[in-house]
Amino acid sequence: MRTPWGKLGALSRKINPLGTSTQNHHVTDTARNGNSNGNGNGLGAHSLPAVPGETSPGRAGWSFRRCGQSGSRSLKRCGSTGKVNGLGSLKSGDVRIDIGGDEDSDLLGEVVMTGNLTPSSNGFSSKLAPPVEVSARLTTKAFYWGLRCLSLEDVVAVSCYTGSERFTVHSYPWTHTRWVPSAFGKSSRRRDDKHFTAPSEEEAANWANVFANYCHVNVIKVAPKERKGTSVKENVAVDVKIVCKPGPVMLVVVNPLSGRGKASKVFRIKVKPILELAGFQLKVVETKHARHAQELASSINLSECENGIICVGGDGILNEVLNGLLSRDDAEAARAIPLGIIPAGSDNSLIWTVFGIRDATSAAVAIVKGGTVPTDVIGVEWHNTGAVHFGLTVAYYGFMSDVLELSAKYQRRCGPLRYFVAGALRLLCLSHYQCEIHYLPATETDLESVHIDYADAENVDIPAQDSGSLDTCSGVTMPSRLSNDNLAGIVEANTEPSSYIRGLDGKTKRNASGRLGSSAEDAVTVNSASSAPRARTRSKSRSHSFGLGGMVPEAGARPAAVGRRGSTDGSFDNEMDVARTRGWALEEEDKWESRSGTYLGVIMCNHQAKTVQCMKTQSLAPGAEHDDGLVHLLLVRDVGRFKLIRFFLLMQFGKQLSLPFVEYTKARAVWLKPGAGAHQGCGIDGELLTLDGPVTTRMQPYQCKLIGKRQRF
Ligand SMILES: Nc1ncnc2c1ncn2[C@@H]1O[C@H](COP(=O)(O)OP(=O)(O)OP(=O)(O)O)[C@@H](O)[C@H]1O
Repeated sequence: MRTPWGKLGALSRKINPLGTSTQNHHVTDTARNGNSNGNGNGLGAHSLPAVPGETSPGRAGWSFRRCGQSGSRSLKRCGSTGKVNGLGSLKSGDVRIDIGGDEDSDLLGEVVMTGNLTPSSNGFSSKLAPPVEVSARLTTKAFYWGLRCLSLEDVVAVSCYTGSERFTVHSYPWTHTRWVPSAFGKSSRRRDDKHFTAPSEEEAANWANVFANYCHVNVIKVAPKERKGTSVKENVAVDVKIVCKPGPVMLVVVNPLSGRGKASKVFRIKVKPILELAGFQLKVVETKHARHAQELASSINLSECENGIICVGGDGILNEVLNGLLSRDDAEAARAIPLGIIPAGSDNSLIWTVFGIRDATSAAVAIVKGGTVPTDVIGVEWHNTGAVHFGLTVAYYGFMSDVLELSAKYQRRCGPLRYFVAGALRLLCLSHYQCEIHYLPATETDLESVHIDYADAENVDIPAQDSGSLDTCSGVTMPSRLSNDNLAGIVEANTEPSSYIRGLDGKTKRNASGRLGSSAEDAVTVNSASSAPRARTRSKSRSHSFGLGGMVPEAGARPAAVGRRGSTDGSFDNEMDVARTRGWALEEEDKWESRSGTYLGVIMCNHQAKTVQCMKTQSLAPGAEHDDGLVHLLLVRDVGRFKLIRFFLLMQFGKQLSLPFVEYTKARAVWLKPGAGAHQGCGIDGELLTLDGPVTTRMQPYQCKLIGKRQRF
């Protein structure tokens, strides 16, 4: 990995330590654009001889500062007398190197404190290597001492001790097992405590106060010990107040049965210590039964989890919490609650795909470091009941839901491998899944706005521990394609009281009955303005409304009323007729496309849907993003078990969309109805539900917030 350190190191060698050397050495773009946010492994620090403390522990250090209006940054040599924001104290003999970074450069951050510290890595005394004082500095990006550095992204907390000049920096840097090639081994975070002694108690307190701007500071009270050769007066603690913000208040929901049934242990041993170290105030609840988390989220006092709800388990437990929150009467306030995920389940597709995290320790550190990522929410609406079930990952019908259903039998015996076992068994006796599908493809405008939104979002600096409302959260805008009147009906329909979960009682989990033994020839019908095998009149097309994306309620129409639907036979056309009689008009009247026949899978993804158990390259919908506002629809035709195996094999490399029997579309809404007597199971984020009639899947006009940031290794 290329870092700016090499350049800076080379540059600094040209400098006369006495400060008489040339000034304003410009560094190339390569150095300027480098990212030195440090990954906690001291990367590049060895090539930074600009810190003289490491070779001669004197009283001088180098500090980096951004030069006022010019936006450039400069390297300066300064006194190290523990100045907080002490840039003004730089001496006349300072060496200034203008490295010409721009304001957006992510180089070294601005120096907030410099000083001298005595580090000792394994406690406060070391007989083998007596501690040596080195110069240290804290910038807005990292903490440097001697030759070493720690990215503030890895620092979880600082502990300081009353009446002492010592303090400890607790960090969780990424570590990689050296002998394992990086392509195979996975990096993980491991705890690394660094102990320091400042020249005085006051200076130690100053360091703690400055660190408090970036992480939690634990103040540990210790009785002042009498030191040999010092007077009692000298031992009196200096009264410097350490100010630290109170930690966030969070609810933790643990599914003890997730994955291999070790979620409670994972939380207790790996996660809780990190969160407590970081000052979190936790209320921990272990689920007692299925739907417990949903009940809890739907009834909890939001002040008990105002800073977030952390779900320890798989995607299923998060899905329960999401549905509980969105079923509340105060759903608008509830959906502003950020959701954290600790992966302890079988799959944990969401956190792996969105954050690139798959271990509990990294997830806990990501939660501590804060920030939120807005993520689309898909809603699957049952037409018969008006119930809506929400999801964040993927909704599917066909082979995958059949496997999900069977896998429940093997949860205890096989843990995360149960999907493979159930999949193999289902492959041996492959079913055929007859269904009717209508979908509204994304328009050019949708795709363009996705691109623009996404590009904008990349430039957004997510504030740490932001718990404001979605509307005020930077980077969270109601997608333009959803914010217009077109979706007024959807918005209103989705604010219906807890009718969303009407379909989610015990019955919904019952086994689906009936299989189709025959494999009907696929019948593909495309309803488009140009080619319409199923000829539709304009008015007929207009009847294809029913709260689907792209429809406009006529003045006075109440979309929620349309939600109380129910057509005579549940067919797409008849349901749209019902909607038409209720005064709905269609904008995208000729744009719906239709398919019917037997399929092995109808898969609707909210993001790439990577699977933890599989290879890193695996992806269900490679082009999808978690915030693009589109349903990524995959239709896998009924082509037999061998081609299905091929589909899963190619999926490991994200190449399955090239298969001729796979149809991939970016859609705004998908209407699905299983055939009479066909399998009725449907999976949403690993939760098994029963269809019993047509459902519509579409993006919700709001997003939910996931706590964390995408990891950079
Ligand atoms: N105490 C409990 N007893 C029985 N079932 C539970 C309990 N708590 C939660 N559940 C149910 O367990 C199901 C699966 O939970 P979860 O998703 O956390 O684990 P997983 O299935 O191992 O992981 P993944 O969904 O990532 O594959 C959820 O649908 C939830 O309803």
